Amino acid sequence: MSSSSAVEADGLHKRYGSTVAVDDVSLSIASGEVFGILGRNGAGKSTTVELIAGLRRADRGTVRVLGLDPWQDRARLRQVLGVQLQSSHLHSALTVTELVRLFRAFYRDPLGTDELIESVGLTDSRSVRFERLSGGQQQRLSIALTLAGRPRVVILDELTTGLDPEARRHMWSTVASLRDSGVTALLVSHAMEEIERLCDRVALLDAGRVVALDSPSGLISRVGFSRRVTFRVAEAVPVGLLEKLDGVDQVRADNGRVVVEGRGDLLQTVSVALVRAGVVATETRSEQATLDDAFLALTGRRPDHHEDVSR
Ligand SMILES: Nc1ncnc2c1ncn2[C@@H]1O[C@H](COP(=O)(O)OP(=O)(O)OP(=O)(O)O)[C@@H](O)[C@H]1O
Repeated sequence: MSSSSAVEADGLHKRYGSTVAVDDVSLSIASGEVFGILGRNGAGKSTTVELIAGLRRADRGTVRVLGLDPWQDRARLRQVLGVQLQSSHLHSALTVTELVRLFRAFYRDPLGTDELIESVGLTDSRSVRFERLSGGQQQRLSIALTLAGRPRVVILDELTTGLDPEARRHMWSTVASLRDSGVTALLVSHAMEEIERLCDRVALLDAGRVVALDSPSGLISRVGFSRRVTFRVAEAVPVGLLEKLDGVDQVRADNGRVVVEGRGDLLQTVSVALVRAGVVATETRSEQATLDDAFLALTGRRPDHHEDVSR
C-alpha cells in the first residue's frame, strides 16, 4: 500500500446467496481525501463500506485501513476509524450527554463531551432523551458519536438524509473542517449536490462494480454536452431549426417543453434563432451539466432519488 493511502481495497467481492453485491471493487483513498461513493439503490455502496469498516467479511479481496486489516485488527481499528451508526442502534432512553459520555468511554483520547455536543449544535438539547430528539437532531448526534474518538478516517453513510437545509449545511461545514484537520472521509450518498460540493473524488458504483472514478468535475466532463437550455413554446416546436444551429447536440420536445443540449453560448444561440423565427419562448432556463447528468451518461439511468428523466 502506498504510504499516503488511508484506505486501500483490492479486488473486493461479496455475494449474498445468488446476489453479487460487490464485484471486484478496488479503491485507493489518499490520506486527507474526501471520497464519495455514489450509486443507485442496491448498487453495493453500503456493502462496500461495511467491508472497509470490518462490519462484514469479503468473500475475496483485501482491505487495509491505515495499514490495518479491518476484520483481523478490529480492536485497533476502532480507535482510529469512526463509522456513523444508524440512529436505531442507540439507546433511546438516554440523553444526549449520556450517550456522548458512553461513546467517549470507548476511546483512549476522546474529544470533550461539551465540545462534541457543541460541534453539532446540540448544546440546548443536551439533557433531552434521544427518543425526544427530532430526526435531524438524532442524525447530528450520530455524527458527534462518530467523531468522539478523534478518528483519522470516518465513514459517513447518508450523512444528510432527512435533514433540513440548514442542518445539511451545518453537516457540510463539519465535513469541511474534518478535511481541514486532515481526516480522511468516505461518504456514501444519493445527494448529488453534496457529493459535488464535498468530495475530491467519487467512485460511481453500478451493479457492484466501479464504473467510473474521478473528481466530480472530471465525471461531469464525460457528459456529452456541457450546457442545457430549456423553455416552453405555445406553438409548434421548431426542432429542425434548432438542430441545425452551431453548438447544438440534441433537441428534445415533449408537450411544448423543449430541451436543447449543446456547447458554447447555447442560450444566446437558441434565443437569437427563436426571435428570428418569431417563436415566443417562456420559462427559459440555462444550466450547466451536473453530476446527475454524469450519472445518467455513465449508468444509463438517473439516480433513484431523481427519476424525472424529462428534464
Ligand atoms: N444482508 C443482505 N442479505 C441479502 N442481500 C443483501 C444484503 N445486504 C444487501 N443485499 C443485496 O446486495 C445488493 C447491494 O446492496 P447494498 O445495500 O450494498 O447497496 P446500496 O448501494 O448501499 O443500496 P441502497 O442505496 O439502497 O442503500 C442489493 O441487491 C441488496 O439487495
